[in-house]
Amino acid sequence: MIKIGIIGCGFIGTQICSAVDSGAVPAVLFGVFDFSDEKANAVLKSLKSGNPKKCTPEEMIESCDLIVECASQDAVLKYALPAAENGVDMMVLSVGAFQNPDFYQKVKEAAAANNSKIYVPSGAIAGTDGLKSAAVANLSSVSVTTRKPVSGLAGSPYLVENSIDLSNLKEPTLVFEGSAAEAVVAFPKNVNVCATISLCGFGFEKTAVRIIADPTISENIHELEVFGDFGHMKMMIENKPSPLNPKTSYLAALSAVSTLKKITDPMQIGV
Ligand SMILES: NC(=O)C1=CN([C@@H]2O[C@H](COP(=O)(O)OP(=O)(O)OC[C@H]3O[C@@H](n4cnc5c(N)ncnc54)[C@H](OP(=O)(O)O)[C@@H]3O)[C@@H](O)[C@H]2O)C=CC1
Ligand SMILES: O=C([O-])CC(=O)C(=O)O
Repeated sequence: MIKIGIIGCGFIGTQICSAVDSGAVPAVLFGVFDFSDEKANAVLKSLKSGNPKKCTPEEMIESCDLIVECASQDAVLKYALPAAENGVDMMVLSVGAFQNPDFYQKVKEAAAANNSKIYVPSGAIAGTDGLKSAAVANLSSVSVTTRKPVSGLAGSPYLVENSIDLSNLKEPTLVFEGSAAEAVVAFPKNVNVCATISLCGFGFEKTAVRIIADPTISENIHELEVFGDFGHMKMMIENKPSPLNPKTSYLAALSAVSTLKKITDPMQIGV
């Protein structure tokens, strides 16, 4: 069985550990790492099987087959390249880190040279299967519109730097319009889905993003619209936010677990 290390013991990290612990994902949990010892200890305490421990990402790179990053874009920038250079696979949730084309290229080349893989789950969005197929021919436009409750956007660098206060918002309000490259920097914890969509084929610069703060909803809603040689595709998903982190949808954790199941399964279904 593959040996896994988890960087980030928040909502997604906890769900993944639990899936490995229950046997739903046939893997061995080597260890976990978080800035917060308290969060790492809490996850470890909740587990019943194996002998996972607190460890550093460097120890994971030394000992694991696969590292799951479910922490932050900074963690991807710090650990994706050393993991790839050492032939260790990585699953990345904070996908926005790949908006830097030099970094993306370096990681991809290191993975190719060292026979390792970088896995990017579909996360909190759907439609990546159709978009990837459509991208084999010409695409003419790809856009993502994200609607989140105010709690799902609060504290993002764009709102803070532009002194945008959403606390008294009464109706849906467009707070950002731009490229995916700009969006994932402006809202690093809120729209990694736009990075995933960009990587499916149309790129960070050409993928258009709109972010709407909506005080009338409790779900995180993502709409994807694609035009191309294949025709026209529209996808809308209404995600329940996680109970622990309102920025993150429950589906993102399910998608990470599903990707682990796919990695460890000899049968590969779907695109
Ligand atoms: N691809 C997708 O579709 C989606 C991606 N995400 C992204 O996935 C990631 C995990 O989400 P979620 O579990 O909800 O996040 P949480 O905030 O619940 O948990 C992340 C944990 O990782 C810690 N952390 C952050 N950076 C580092 C680091 N460099 N080293 C060690 N620990 C670190 C955080 O500490 P602290 O709180 O102190 O920073 C926090 O404890 C986030 O980046 C999120 O934006 C989320 C939803 C969808
Ligand atoms: O979970 C979501 O709905 C989207 C999200 O936070 C992200 O893409 O970073």
